[in-house]
Amino acid sequence: MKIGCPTEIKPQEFRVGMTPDAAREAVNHGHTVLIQAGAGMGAGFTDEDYTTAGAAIIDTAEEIFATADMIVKVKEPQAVERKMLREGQLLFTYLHLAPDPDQTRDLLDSGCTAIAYETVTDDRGGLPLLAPMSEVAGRLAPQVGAYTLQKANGGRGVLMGGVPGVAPAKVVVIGGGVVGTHAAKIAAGMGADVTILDRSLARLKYLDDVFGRDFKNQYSTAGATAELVRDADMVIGAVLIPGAAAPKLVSRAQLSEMKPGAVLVDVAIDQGGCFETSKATTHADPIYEVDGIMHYCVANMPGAVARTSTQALGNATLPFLLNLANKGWKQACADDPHLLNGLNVHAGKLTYFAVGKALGIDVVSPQLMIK
Ligand SMILES: NC(=O)C1=CN([C@@H]2O[C@H](COP(=O)(O)OP(=O)(O)OC[C@H]3O[C@@H](n4cnc5c(N)ncnc54)[C@H](O)[C@@H]3O)[C@@H](O)[C@H]2O)C=CC1
Ligand SMILES: CC(=O)C(=O)O
Ligand SMILES: [Mg+2]
Repeated sequence: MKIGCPTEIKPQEFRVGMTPDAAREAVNHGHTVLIQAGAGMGAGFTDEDYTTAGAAIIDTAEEIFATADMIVKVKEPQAVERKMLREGQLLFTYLHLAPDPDQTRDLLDSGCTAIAYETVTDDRGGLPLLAPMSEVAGRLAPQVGAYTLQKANGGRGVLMGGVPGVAPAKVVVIGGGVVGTHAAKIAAGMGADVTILDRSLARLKYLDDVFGRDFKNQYSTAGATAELVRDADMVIGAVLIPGAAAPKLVSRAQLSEMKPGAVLVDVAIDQGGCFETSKATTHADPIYEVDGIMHYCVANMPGAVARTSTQALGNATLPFLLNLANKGWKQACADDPHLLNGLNVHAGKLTYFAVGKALGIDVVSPQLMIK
């Protein structure tokens, strides 16, 4: 199979879909790997690293999209990339379709087969291709939130760890999954007073057993959330209902009850965001203010630490990528129901129920697509 990996073109996105190590493994399995010139530079991989691994360097994205059987990326295809997708071509990348009707329509119109990293599952109830980037974004969230809390950036002027005699920042994390747990660990490590909310009692039990001394946890109700948010210096949004639009858990009206200069970091923004006032921002202009509350809502946070993120993502995607290339997507998905859960679009049909529900589009069962 011809596997193509174009340069990411989302603003300030420095990750790349395949590392030189991934390229080498695919070549060793007999595949042709086409890497766009300079695609790895932002993550610290040179064209020579790829040619040494056996890949071919191709000048333009147009050539890659025109010739590759499978396109491997990081971010959802941008409008110009969507125009280049073809019927029968396989796209393997993050998609986040529920909040993105334009992208969904373009993917359906293209006739391509699109497998979304974020909805591939594992047999422990996890999301193995989302998890590495959730670890990164979770660990980054208190770091960017602490910067935003600084006075010059519009924040309240509160230091995460306080100092002897002065209380630390109060950090509330909504959602105690991968993002939330990593965010809480780092915020607690910075010395903040951290509370994590989740609506899964099993998850709260786990957090209590493992991190009970590091941070508090509470069951997520509207009342508990409102009370904690009112008193917070920083709120980190980290909820997920897989594939679906994020539930709005803090309303605009609640902002006026918060402390002026408090910070909202909405990591869940790629699924539409869990604060009513969230709108996606970029690394070039990440922070904005609404009613005196600072918002950080970057939808590709891991791009800021592109080298770490590319390696972590590559480790997770490689076995799936090899299966797709070795067997073809139909057989690979027939053999692995967890990979089939990643199928969002095939030949003009939407195949992921939560996306269909969010966008009001009819869905065809993915099982029917592999018959
Ligand atoms: N902005 C960015 O750059 C990135 C964003 N993300 C996003 O972060 C979000 C979280 O991802 P993960 O932590 O991997 O998901 P996860 O599935 O590991 O955790 C989500 C948690 O939210 C909880 N939850 C659901 N509804 C809730 C509610 N009403 N109140 C409290 N908790 C609730 C669930 O019980 C679960 O524990 C996703 O939208 C993901 O796409 C992930 C990586 C990068
Ligand atoms: C998960 C995701 O959207 C990202 O890493 O950018
Ligand atoms: Mg994203």
